[in-house]
Amino acid sequence: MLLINIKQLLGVHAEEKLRLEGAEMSALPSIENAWLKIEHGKIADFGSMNELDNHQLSSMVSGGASEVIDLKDKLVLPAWNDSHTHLVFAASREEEFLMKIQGKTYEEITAAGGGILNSARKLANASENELYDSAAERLQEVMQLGTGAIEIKSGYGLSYEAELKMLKVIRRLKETFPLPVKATFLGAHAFPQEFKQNQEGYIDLLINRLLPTIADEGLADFIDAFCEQNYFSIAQTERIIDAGARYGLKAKIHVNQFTNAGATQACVKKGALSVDHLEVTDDEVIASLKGSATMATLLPSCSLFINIPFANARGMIAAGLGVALASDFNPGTTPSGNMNLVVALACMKMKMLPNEAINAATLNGAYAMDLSATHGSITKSKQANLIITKAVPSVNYLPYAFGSNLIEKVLINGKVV
Ligand SMILES: N=CN[C@@H](CCC(=O)O)C(=O)O
Ligand SMILES: [Zn+2]
Repeated sequence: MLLINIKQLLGVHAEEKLRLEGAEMSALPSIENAWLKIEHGKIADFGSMNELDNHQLSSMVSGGASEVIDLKDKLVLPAWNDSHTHLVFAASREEEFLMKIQGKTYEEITAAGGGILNSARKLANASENELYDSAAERLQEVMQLGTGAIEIKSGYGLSYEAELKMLKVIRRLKETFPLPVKATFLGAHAFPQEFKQNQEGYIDLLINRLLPTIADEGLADFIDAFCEQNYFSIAQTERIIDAGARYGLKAKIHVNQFTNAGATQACVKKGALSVDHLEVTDDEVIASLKGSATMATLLPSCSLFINIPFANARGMIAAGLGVALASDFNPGTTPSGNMNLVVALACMKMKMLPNEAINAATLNGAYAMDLSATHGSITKSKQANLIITKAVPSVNYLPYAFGSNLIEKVLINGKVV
C-alpha cells in the first residue's frame, strides 16, 4: 500500500527514541506533503512528495504497491497505544452513575455495595464466552476509534477461577485480534469479602497459587496492584511486585489515585515499568520519577468521570518527566475507551499541548507496554498501525473539535480495520 499526498505525516521519530521526556514531548516531528509505503504490515519507507519525481512514483507503484491512496488534506499519525484498560467486564454499572450524579463519591458508592466488588460479583456468574463476546465488541469499537495496541487487566475475578477466566479471555483476544494485546494480572485489585479479615490469606492465594499457574500458562505480561488506602498497602504491593518479578512480569501499578502516601516512590524503587493515575501528587512524587525508567501514565477520562483532580501533567513535564496517556476503560470509573477524548481532555484539563498529548498517547503509551521498539511512531520497519484522519485544517484541530469523529481510517499491520 502506498499513501500519497499526505497533508502531514506526524510523529516521525528516530528508531532509538523509545520514549520522550520533558521538553522533547512538545516536538511532534512531521513531514508536509508526504508519502508512506507499507510492506508486509510494516512501514517500509516514507518521505516528502516534493523529493519524489514522477518516475520514482510510477516505479514505486508498478514495483508492487497494490493500492495507492491519495490523502490530500488528511493527516497520518501513529495509532493510539492505550496502556491501561480494564476492558474485560461482565456488565456496566450505570446504577453507580446515578448515585454519582446524586452527589455520592467513589468511596461512598463502594461502601454502598458498588465499586470493584460489584464488578466481581457480576463477573463470577458470566461464562468465558459471554465475557469474550462483550470484550471483543468493545475492542472492535476502540480499534475503530484509533487504538492500535492495548493493555488489558484482570482484576474483576478476585478468585482463583475467575482471575484465570479473565486472563483466558484476554489471551483469546490476543489470538483473535490483529493489534498487540498485553495482559496484566491485577488479582490485587481489591480484597474479596471472604478475605476482608484475612488479607494474608488472599495475598497467599495471589502469590503462591495464582501466579505460578499464570506463569506456567503464559497468561500475563505484567503485574499490577491497586496501591491505595483501603485496598493494598505499600508493603503488600511491594510483595506483589517482587513475586511478579520472579516470574519475569514487570510491574504497572495503580498509584496516588486518591491519596499521596508514598506509593509512587516505592514503585519507582522497585523498577516498575509504569505508575498509573497520579491524580494526587506533590513535588516529591514528581522528583522520585526523575531519571527513572518508570513511565508516569495519566488517565484524564477517569478524573472527568468521577470528579477527582486531573494529574499535574505540566508539573511533570516541566520537571523533565515523560508522561503517557491512557483511557482506563472500565465500568466503574471510566466507561469510555475513546483515546481521542483522552487526548482532548489532556489538552483542555491538563494544559498539555496537542503535540505533547499525541506523543503521550502514541510513543510513550507504547513504552508503557514495552512496545516502543515496534510501535508508537512513524519509523522505518515499525508496524504500520496508523490513523488516517478526515480532511482537517491542522493537527491542533484534532483535540479542539473534541466531539467530532475525525478518523477516516485505522490501519493495523497496514490493513484497514
Ligand atoms: N482504581 C482502580 N481501578 C479502576 C476502577 C475500578 C472500578 O471501579 O471498577 C481504575 O483504574 O479507576
Ligand atoms: Zn485502572
